[in-house]
Amino acid sequence: MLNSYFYMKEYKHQFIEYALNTAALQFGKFTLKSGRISPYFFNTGLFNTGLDLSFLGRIYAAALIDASIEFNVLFGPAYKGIPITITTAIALAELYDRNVPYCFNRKENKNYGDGGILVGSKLQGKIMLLDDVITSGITIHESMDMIINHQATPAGILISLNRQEKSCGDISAIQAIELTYNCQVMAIITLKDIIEYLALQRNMEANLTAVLAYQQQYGI
Ligand SMILES: O=P(O)(O)OC[C@H]1O[C@H](OP(=O)(O)OP(=O)(O)O)[C@H](O)[C@@H]1O
Ligand SMILES: O=C(O)c1cc(=O)[nH]c(=O)[nH]1
Repeated sequence: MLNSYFYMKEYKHQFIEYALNTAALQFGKFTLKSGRISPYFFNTGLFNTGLDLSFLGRIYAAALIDASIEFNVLFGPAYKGIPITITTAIALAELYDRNVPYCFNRKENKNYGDGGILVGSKLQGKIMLLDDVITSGITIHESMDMIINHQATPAGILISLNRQEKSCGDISAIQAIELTYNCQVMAIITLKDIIEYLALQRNMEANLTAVLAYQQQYGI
């Protein structure tokens, strides 16, 4: 356990600490979209200042560079995927000299001016989808429909947290997406990373116990 903590990629460790400081990662009792009661919750909406967003962009950009997956366009599903995508595009340009186009969708169709559902670059080529979490997978399925309808190809998906929990039978929504679209879902951190982190903290034993019990019940 200790070793894996020290080998945990630097940005994962930073991300957990930053998320705890901004309360984007919280421990307590939370009702999820699935109806499950979870002892932890992750909300990138609380990365809500310029500095927070800049940090988020640097972390996503580092993870994308680390993954070495080829892509031409970043796509962020409305709404929380939008700031993630924009800040990542800025970080890729400023830190890695990669000027990558980005695109996002509106939740409702616009029927005047620059009407339609998409904003930003054209959805073409290999698309890297960025969002915060995947719960049922509905948002990803809708995004994949848009990508495929534009004759573009999904290159991969990067999210903040993989909760690593069962959704459809014994597999997670993320595993179902990987099987359906034959593309990798990457995450900055996973439930396993959070557990490893908690195990090394003082005064977090109760949270660790609750998270382990949840993992026992719903984990993959
Ligand atoms: O896998 P799913 O079941 O689709 O859940 C995950 C989605 O739910 C949240 O967005 P939400 O649709 O709540 O909208 P928001 O981004 O406007 O908060 C989240 O930001 C993901 O996009
Ligand atoms: O499953 C959810 O509803 C959910 C879990 C989580 O950690 N964060 C979030 O925004 N939604």
